[in-house]
Amino acid sequence: MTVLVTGGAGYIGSHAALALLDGGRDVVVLDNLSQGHRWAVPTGAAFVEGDCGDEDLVRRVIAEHDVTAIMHFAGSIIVPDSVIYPLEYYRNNTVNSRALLQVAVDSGVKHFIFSSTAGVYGEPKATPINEDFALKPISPYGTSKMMTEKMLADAAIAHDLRYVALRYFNVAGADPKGRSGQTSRKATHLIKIASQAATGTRPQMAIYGEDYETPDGTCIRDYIHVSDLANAHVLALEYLERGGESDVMNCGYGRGFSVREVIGAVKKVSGVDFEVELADRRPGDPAALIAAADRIRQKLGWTPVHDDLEDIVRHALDWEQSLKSREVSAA
Ligand SMILES: NC(=O)c1ccc[n+]([C@@H]2O[C@H](COP(=O)([O-])OP(=O)(O)OC[C@H]3O[C@@H](n4cnc5c(N)ncnc54)[C@H](O)[C@@H]3O)[C@@H](O)[C@H]2O)c1
Ligand SMILES: O=c1ccn([C@@H]2O[C@H](COP(=O)(O)OP(=O)(O)O[C@H]3O[C@H](CO)[C@H](O)[C@H](O)[C@H]3O)[C@@H](O)[C@H]2O)c(=O)[nH]1
Repeated sequence: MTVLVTGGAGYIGSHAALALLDGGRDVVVLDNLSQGHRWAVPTGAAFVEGDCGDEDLVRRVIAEHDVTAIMHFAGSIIVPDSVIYPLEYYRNNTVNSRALLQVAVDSGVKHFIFSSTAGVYGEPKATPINEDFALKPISPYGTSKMMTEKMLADAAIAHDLRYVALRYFNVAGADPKGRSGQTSRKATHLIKIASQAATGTRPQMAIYGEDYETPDGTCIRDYIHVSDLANAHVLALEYLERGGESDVMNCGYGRGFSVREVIGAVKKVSGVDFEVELADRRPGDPAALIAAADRIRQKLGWTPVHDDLEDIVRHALDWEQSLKSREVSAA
């Protein structure tokens, strides 16, 4: 009875592995370390270095570890890169997911939890966004995730497999106990970048556009603490284990903060007045993305405990500081 966590050496997967281990589950992490780090795999989890699209390897891992459920985090995640390298994104996010799903079905794994994204909605017609909105992704990244959702839906009809696809809004923060956090080599996420500016890892940062139709002109997003998100995965697994139907669920708190509000919170919590420039809009940024977050609360009984912007920021800052000392000690 082991959970296979693909991408468990990365940001969200390592937090999910921690949540599973904290709940007394056995975990095996499969990660090719293209972005993740061996040290990010939580103590107590078994680790296999390899590709989730390698069917023979995954078949062996499932058999050797008696895997009964899969949480699939492995993937390529940078939206602008997906525009430049679309075929690479379809290979890693769609083709490799197909391979993983094939082995899951062949091996009799019945429960599958998938990392999807609010990016599947594209430019939504209104906000908050509920799960029944049309899927109209505007990037290859969003399309690659939508295609995997479709494969899951079809496979779940044809085979003895049930799934939950979790559509994450803006994931941020770090494990409150300091055991993991966001370490991506190519940081693009706002709270990560602002935390780097506050801790001196980068000299300044920019706001991408101040002329949106929002109260302060900057974009609004629904920031969700990574540990609340990790717990949602554990609850989704329990839901499937007690016979829950396959479903898709938004993961957000149902409220939003503007870029300016986020930067203000990072300055307040850190006590550092770092330099912020004004830059042009970043292509493809919708003005506001807020989740309708009722379904996940109702169906999974999910009750977030870190729904506080300053909490999210504090944990992100603590992690950024700890990364600096890690680099110093590694030098
Ligand atoms: N971070 C976000 O805000 C966000 C938002 C929505 C959805 N997601 C999704 O959540 C998942 C995890 O994202 P993250 O932020 O933790 O990213 P991450 O880059 O930190 O983690 C991804 C991990 O997957 C591994 N990986 C990539 N391709 C692989 C492959 N073919 N085989 C094995 N391992 C592979 C990487 O080495 C890395 O450790 C992704 O699927 C991403 O699309 C993330
Ligand atoms: O240095 C920065 C970084 C970001 N931003 C702004 O901050 C907001 C949030 O940007 P992020 O890059 O942190 O996040 P996105 O909303 O672009 O995208 C993230 O959330 C999406 C869902 O909302 C998808 O899940 C996607 O995979 C994930 O990267 C945007 O308005 C962006 O323009 C800045 O102003 N300056």
